[in-house]
Amino acid sequence: MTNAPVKKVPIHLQSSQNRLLIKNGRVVNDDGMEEADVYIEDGIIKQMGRNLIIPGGTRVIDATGKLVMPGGIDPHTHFELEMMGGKTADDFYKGTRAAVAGGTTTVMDFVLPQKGQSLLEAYSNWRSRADSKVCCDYALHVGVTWWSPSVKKEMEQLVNEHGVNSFKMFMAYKDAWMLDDYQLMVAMETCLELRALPQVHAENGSIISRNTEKLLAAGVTGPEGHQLSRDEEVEAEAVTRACVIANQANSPLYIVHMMSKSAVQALRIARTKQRPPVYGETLAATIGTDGSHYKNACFRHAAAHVLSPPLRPDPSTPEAILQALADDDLQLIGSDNCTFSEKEKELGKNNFSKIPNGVNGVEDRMSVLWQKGVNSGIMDPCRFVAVTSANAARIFNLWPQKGRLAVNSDADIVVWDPRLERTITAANHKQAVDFNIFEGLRVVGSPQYVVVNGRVCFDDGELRVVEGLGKYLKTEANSPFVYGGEVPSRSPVNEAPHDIERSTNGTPTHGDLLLVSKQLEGMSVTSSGCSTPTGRKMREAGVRNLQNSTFSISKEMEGLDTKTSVRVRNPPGGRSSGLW
Ligand SMILES: NC(=O)NCCC(=O)O
Ligand SMILES: [Zn+2]
Ligand SMILES: [Zn+2]
Repeated sequence: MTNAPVKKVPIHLQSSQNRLLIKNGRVVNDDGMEEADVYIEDGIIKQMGRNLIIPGGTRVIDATGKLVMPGGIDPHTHFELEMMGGKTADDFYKGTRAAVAGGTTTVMDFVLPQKGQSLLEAYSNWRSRADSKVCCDYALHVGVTWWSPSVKKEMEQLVNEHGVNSFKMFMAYKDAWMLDDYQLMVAMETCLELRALPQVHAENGSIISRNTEKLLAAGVTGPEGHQLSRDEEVEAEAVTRACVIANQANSPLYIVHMMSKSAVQALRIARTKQRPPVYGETLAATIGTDGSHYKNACFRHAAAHVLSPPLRPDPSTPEAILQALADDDLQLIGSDNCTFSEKEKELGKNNFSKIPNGVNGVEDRMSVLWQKGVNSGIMDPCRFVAVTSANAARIFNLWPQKGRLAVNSDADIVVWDPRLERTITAANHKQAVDFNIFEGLRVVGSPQYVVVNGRVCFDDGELRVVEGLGKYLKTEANSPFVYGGEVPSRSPVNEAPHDIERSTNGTPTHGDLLLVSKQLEGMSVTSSGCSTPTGRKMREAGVRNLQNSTFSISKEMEGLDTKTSVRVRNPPGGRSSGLW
């Protein structure tokens, strides 16, 4: 990336506050907890342990009774997104500011090109919007919202030159961003070639479209129609289809914003059998609220909850999703922060399908999960770190720079007070939007300090972010977590595909199946392998290496079984036709 504005950090911010000691806290990583002090210099963790030797003049934060955790990584935000005729209220400044207030120190936003728009151009636009505004580090996923050979080329460039290692494809938003199954498969194959990670928005866009027509025709125009047009089955079908397509493409897969028990069940089944892996992300919205709000008599209230896939009316959904996060059926929790003001939501006043999709969450994601998941005993603090930070770092190849507290990791740190109580409300949230879907939720457990690249940006309740302090993170392809080890081939199409050459004159040729019969005696063939019963007989006849070995059909093989066959790789020389 060349034409993004160069970020200037004022001189007075460059040298002060470059040394920090977080003392007496309990460090929590995804794989364990330890009593340790954390010493930071110039944005990097330099020492960890007790009784550290620290230079004078270092600022000390006393974390007695507190947990010291890796800053959150929100893998799913939409800042300054124009969508469905609206523009999100949170821009990169307000959005990342709110993120920091909530304990998130890295966000991953989505570049979403218009149909036909160059992916590179869209990426550049996003960079120039974000670079000068972000208060914490950020990375970008890029949407593949249409398909052509030029898109493939641009994906290559984005991976190789711009540090993008994930691409989102839509199975919904028909006539806008939706790809068909062929395009999905080619896009996934391209991701595999580039060792990038394909992501999908899994909902059946055609069914949604038809259901919408029927609902509107029946006079259902309000926000409740949004949920009715796309029930759990519509999400689960797309999850299964996406997994099958990924399996056929032999690619890994990441399913964003999983919102229902049925979808998670579909993922669970795929995960047991699918290699390369499939990952699932859910949202703070799913565990912190529910689909009953679509029936609210107030349009503003109901419309504020409209996102896709929708919140579910099944009241057992939040707990089931939390359990899935705890059990590693789901690996991450994001916010899908995509906030539209009341005015923007009113674009769909008379037609639910025109309500801009999206809700808040970037600020409250961590506290909502702590309250619902940790305080309830469903998950422990280590799993909390895994799903809010470490797993995202691993999957998107930011590990262990991000997502881990260790010497040499970035000093993106949350000092978490597990006893701090507050009630979430739009009246005092930091986000730009005028509604909060978690309104009135009392949470016990919130950040007391948030350190972004070594700087205390949330200081005992006071927000001290610096606009433009964050940097763009290049995410390298070939994440070891996703692509570690060989990518096994599972689809028969991917297993050494070859044409079968067929002879026209009767001479056996590459790929022919030879019946072992008397007539073949003395013939020299090269086998490319054979079925198990054949193999046994061949071995009995003294053929040791059935793969790629050249051998003569011998007397011992004759007549053993006329159904036994050998696939010929090289045609036997010197044999006349007419034998077959
Ligand atoms: N999820 C949602 O409703 N809005 C944001 C766009 C998307 O992620 O599909
Ligand atoms: Zn989506
Ligand atoms: Zn989204």
